[in-house]
Amino acid sequence: MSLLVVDGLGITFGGLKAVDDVSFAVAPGEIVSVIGPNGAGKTTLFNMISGIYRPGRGRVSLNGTDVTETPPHKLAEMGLSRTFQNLQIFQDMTVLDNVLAGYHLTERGSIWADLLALGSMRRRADKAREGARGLLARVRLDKAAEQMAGNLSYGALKRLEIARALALGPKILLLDEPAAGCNAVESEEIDRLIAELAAAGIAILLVEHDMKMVMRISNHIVVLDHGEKIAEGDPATVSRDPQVIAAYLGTENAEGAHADG
Ligand SMILES: Nc1ncnc2c1ncn2[C@@H]1O[C@H](COP(=O)(O)OP(=O)(O)OP(=O)(O)O)[C@@H](O)[C@H]1O
Repeated sequence: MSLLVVDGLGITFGGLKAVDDVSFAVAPGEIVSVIGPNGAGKTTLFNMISGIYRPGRGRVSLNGTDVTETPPHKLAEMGLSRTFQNLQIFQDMTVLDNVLAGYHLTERGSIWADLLALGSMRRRADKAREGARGLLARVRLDKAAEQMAGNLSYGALKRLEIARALALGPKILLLDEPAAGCNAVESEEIDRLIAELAAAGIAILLVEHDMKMVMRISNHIVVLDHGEKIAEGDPATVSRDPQVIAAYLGTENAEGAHADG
């Protein structure tokens, strides 16, 4: 069964159909990428799925539950987590504390219990710390745990953002341009990390402009143009699709659309 089902999703901004009747599904362990030229509607689609925008039309379901219009923090508790195109890292906090910030989302509502039971709070803090260190190891940043995040390289910051998104143990991870601004070596590290997360059973939904990366790691690609889904399929099929090639022609991504990975 699909973990995430997007069914007929649409939104209009002042008469412009930014996303129009888009449907697709993502299964556990699957890497699905959403691609399309600038302004195609990718980020808007992400914002609707992750509860930031309220869709004008259509439904989103997670693990069989309708989650259309569910707020982001609730979605995070239900197993849907995301990263942002612009890094949301606290530069003047340590790497470890940045990951711990991801855990605090789940701590809401328990503060009174904590006041009555400091021992339990300490135990939970220790557990979160241990979990955060485990996540840092997973993204290969364990040795940098005590460093200020602001001292990290750009590629390392991108991995830190992924570690924080993993704090709540998501079933599906939405990654908005995880390789943007990375050099080739950093992109490959992100690549490897995404493949490892998928191999561990996490469903991945990716928006990425690095077409070589998309072609390399995706099981399935959804192509948007002017808000509409114009194609979907495996990387080989999509990169040969005349409508996809036409959508990219004349844009800076034209070369990427033909990437054979
Ligand atoms: N909050 C908003 N208000 C009005 N128009 C918006 C808003 N957000 C996006 N749009 C418009 O919706 C369309 C889709 O934008 P979106 O940012 O989703 O595209 P994208 O595919 O993510 O582009 P890019 O690759 O450049 O990030 C664009 O025409 C954009 O100008």
